[in-house]
Amino acid sequence: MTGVDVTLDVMNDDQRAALKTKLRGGIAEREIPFARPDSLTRVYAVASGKGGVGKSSVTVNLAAALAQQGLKVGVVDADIYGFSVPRMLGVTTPPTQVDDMIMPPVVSDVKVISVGMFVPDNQPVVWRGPMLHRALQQFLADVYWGDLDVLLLDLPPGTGDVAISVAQLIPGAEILVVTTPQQAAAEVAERAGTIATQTRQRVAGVIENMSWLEQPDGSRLELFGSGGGRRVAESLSRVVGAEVPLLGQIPLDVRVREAGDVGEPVVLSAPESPAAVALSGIARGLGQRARGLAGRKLGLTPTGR
Ligand SMILES: Nc1ncnc2c1ncn2[C@@H]1O[C@H](COP(=O)(O)OP(=O)(O)OP(=O)(O)O)[C@@H](O)[C@H]1O
Repeated sequence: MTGVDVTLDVMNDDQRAALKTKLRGGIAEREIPFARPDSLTRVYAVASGKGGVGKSSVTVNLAAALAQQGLKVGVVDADIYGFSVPRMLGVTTPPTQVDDMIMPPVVSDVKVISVGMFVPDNQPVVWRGPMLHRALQQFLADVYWGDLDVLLLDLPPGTGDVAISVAQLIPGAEILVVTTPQQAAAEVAERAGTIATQTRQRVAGVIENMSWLEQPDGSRLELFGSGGGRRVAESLSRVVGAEVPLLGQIPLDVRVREAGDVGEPVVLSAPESPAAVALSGIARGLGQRARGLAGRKLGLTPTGR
């Protein structure tokens, strides 16, 4: 032999899938149903810049309100380090295993899965990127979700590994950005939303939380300033080149916190409270878009004549 020609090329999707199946001992990887081009489930990844702005509270209340409107709803608590969704929704039963599928607990007609259900006694989760990705993949592929109208993902605050994993696993997931009215929070929220330009995801809108505290005389005390939500919506509209609406403003209300602590979302425990009314209004807007084909990629390829 006098020479060898080696041609290096990039594997295509089929070749990559075949290699993965081979490495997994002939067992094909389970598909994420929400990533299929014909999936009608609307997936919203709820993101925030700073922690503590109420992202999880917004997620569970939107989920409960959407379910109350008759939609089939699931929640993935992807806030791996700061999981709080099970407590806020009042989940008391663990997931059950049926063969190799995980059946999620259902509360207030919402199917829920969280890393908090798999770690004993409030242990901290010390995982790095690849493990987070794998956990998220299992939550999406191995959990039996059934036919959902809406899936909400509660992301960790910031622009970390999980947000990138969501974009890779469900490219069609849309981003909902939660911020407070405060300038500093809004600037960080903008960064969290801007990730959409890199991941080519759609930003469905901005939700301003903790907008004001209603005083006994009916006046509004703007504890965290004002205008953050609008500012984030305007600047994201510029950055992504499409209109990003401010979907709603949720006032501060002690009942939101109390409801979260006892595990019954405020939209169910005090539906007439101004915060619950605002949250239900946002959910109605999102619910109306569920299952619509507007703005969706249909997986159609135009053919030449
Ligand atoms: N509109 C509101 N009125 C009163 N309290 C609120 C409101 N929104 C959220 N809270 C309270 O603020 C705290 C932080 O909220 P939450 O845990 O939802 O924030 P988060 O952004 O998900 O936090 P993290 O980033 O740490 O996950 C909680 O105690 C919650 O009950």
